[in-house]
Amino acid sequence: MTELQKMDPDWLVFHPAPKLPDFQLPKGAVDAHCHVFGPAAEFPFAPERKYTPCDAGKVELYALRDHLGFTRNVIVQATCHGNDNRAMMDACRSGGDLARGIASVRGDITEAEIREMHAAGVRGVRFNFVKRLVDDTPKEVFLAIANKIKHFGWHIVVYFEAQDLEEIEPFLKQLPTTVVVDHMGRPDVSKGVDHPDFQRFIQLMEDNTNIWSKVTCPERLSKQGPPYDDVVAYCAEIVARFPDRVLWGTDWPHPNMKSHMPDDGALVDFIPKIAPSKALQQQLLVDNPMRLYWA
Ligand SMILES: O=C(O)/C=C(\CC(=O)C(=O)O)C(=O)O
Repeated sequence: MTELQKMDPDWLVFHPAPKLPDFQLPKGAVDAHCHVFGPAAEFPFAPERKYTPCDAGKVELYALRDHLGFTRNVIVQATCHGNDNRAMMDACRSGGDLARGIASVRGDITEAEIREMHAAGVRGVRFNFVKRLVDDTPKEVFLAIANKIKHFGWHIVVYFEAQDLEEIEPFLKQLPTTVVVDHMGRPDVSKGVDHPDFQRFIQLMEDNTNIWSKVTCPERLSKQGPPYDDVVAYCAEIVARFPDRVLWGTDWPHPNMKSHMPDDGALVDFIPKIAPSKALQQQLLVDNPMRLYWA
């Protein structure tokens, strides 16, 4: 890592030795939300990034996959790499048919570039609205991208915070593809499942059958910390209502965690609390991601 790309002084590095999960994942389980960072010497971080992480490349990611008992990964482009998707695409190529990717792209992306990404395993783009992570992108630019990628059967992953949902909702409803919302739209879990903010999100999914949710990141949403019991009701509610439109992932290597670094094995043990039956676990971890990313 060059001096210029030295990790932030308060950066928390991923867990060095996660426990073996007590929960046994179903055969063929997909970690449908994870990232790679660099390594920076090979894949430098983007100049416009808002944070500089530790290196966390494909070698460590695939070792974690095998340790936890996952079969497949969906690698989501992290904002520290901007629109430079090389690290993510390289990891996807190395993963072969066991990896898929979600890219961040410019408005002027060409069809040839989309084809090249598709060949590497990319199946969607991410639109990020979280202000601490990215500079604002005009909605027209996002819509132009959406109209280009839809011909490839790709979908759109959106990341926003609960307080911004009302403003973004009309835009989400215009999107012409399947739309996957990261981390349930980041509810404030001190407010309760019945709070109008979370109910707005549920209603959005109720009214728009193309909208899916990742029931991810209890470690990010929790106010209490491990074992994240204050997040269970939120995830469980979404899984119970929309069992065929939910995904789960580790979020390894857990960018921008400040309170603590989760044990990825303990995160896997969270799954049966939010998807209590074998049938729900099979949908969440295998059937849904296979339909969206490997069909
Ligand atoms: O890992 C996540 O999904 C969440 C992130 C980081 C992120 O999305 C990114 O850098 O692209 C966050 O809340 O800081």
